[in-house]
Amino acid sequence: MSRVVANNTSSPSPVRDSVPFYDRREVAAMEMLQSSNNSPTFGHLLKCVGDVRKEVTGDETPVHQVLDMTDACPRSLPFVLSFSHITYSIKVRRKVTLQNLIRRKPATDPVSGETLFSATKTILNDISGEARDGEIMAVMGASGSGKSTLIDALANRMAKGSLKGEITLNGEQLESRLLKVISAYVMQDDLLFPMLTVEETLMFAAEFRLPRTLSKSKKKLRVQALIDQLGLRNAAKTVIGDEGHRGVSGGERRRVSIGTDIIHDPILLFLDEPTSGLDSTSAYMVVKVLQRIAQSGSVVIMSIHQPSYRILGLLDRMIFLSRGQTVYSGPPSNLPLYFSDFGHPIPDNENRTEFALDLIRELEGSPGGTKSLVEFNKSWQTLKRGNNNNNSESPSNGLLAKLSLKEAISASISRGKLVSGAAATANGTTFTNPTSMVPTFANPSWIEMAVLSKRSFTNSRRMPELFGSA
Ligand SMILES: Nc1ncnc2c1ncn2[C@@H]1O[C@H](COP(=O)(O)OP(=O)(O)OP(=O)(O)O)[C@@H](O)[C@H]1O
Repeated sequence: MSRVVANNTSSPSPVRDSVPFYDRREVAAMEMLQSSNNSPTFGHLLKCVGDVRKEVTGDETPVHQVLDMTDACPRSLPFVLSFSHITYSIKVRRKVTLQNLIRRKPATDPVSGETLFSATKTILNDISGEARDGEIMAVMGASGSGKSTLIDALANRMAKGSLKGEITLNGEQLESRLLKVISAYVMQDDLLFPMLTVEETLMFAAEFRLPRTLSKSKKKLRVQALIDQLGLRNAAKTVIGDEGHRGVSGGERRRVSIGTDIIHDPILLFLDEPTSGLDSTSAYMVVKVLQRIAQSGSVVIMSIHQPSYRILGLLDRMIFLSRGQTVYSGPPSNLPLYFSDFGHPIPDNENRTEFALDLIRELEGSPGGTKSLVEFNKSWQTLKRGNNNNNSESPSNGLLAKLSLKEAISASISRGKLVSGAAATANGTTFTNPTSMVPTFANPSWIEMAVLSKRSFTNSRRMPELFGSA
């Protein structure tokens, strides 16, 4: 298996050269493929990525190669995560009052009555949308609107029972084991060891999550590439730190945290409030890194409270939630037209998202709630869909239709995605189930234990106060 990356001639660093960076020229490449009237077969696509030579190292581990962009092959395969009618409800205990006992009147929306003692609370109500590779989709809304719940639902981190709706990748249902191996979920605060440097932290993550078959030098290469991708070159040798030890800044720490979760280069990346608690510059840098990750061929979905104007410029799609319902879905650029059509034009010089959040909050406090905006969004979406159907099919959609999910993932693995455990040899068209190519655990448990122990020991050794000698 070889890691194939785009030939980015603007990058002088050999390390940076090994970072995949697929930009929108991919669409042009796809157009070329389509206009040639020869539909790209999977074998053809794989030939583009599979003919690269292995490094003369004697082992069979993936190598980082440069894909010549003059080649007629697309730079990455499109991935589209679609979700429709996502609804999530939970049972809540109802307060039993004398009045309830007499009238047995069910509570009103969003909590509708079920029994005298319990009610159903709808946390997500009929949410639909789409996220694509190369793009960042942001889930926004006030506190308690359901952002984290939606991210959890899409990342398959919730009990199936009460979750309704459909989630597909490239039109196919995602088996939970497959989702697990092709995705990563970044929590707000990962536990990092304070006395390890940024580089060491990422190297331990590589040893833990990347397969044993990948040589140490390849793991080091991946770490160095990631350090550049995360914009952490200047902090690479700095310890993480904590209250008692000076270390990296909050923004850098957050990027390290993201790095440990994406060491295996996942296709789908979910993040719950990756910018929370950061100053605006650090938050911008985190989202900039996420944009870079998306452009390397990943689908990035994150929740965010109040993005600054600069961050807004990095977002491709947004879903605004209000009490579990969608009140806006679309690109940031459509916000002015949307709210103007709704009868509340955004004043010039006002931050669009702040305006939207304020208006949503105002509506939530009004007697009718956000019902009018929810309905307006539905009709706006229908109108937009009608307009889109009149437009010709996009080239990436054409390619999508030609490849099954299995093929797209296999080709992605052959390009170096999912380096954790991926052992695909890209020399044929018949592939087995991608899940069988990507084991859930990259390493046997004894290796995991050894890596964890070594990490813990290194960290403790550098904390003399632990041994009473401070
Ligand atoms: N297990 C649960 N039991 C009861 N209520 C729940 C449960 N899980 C979520 N909720 C409620 O669902 C709503 C949505 O929660 P969620 O955490 O998704 O909101 P959020 O938009 O991410 O909020 P924040 O920005 O504050 O993190 C909240 O009102 C929350 O209290």
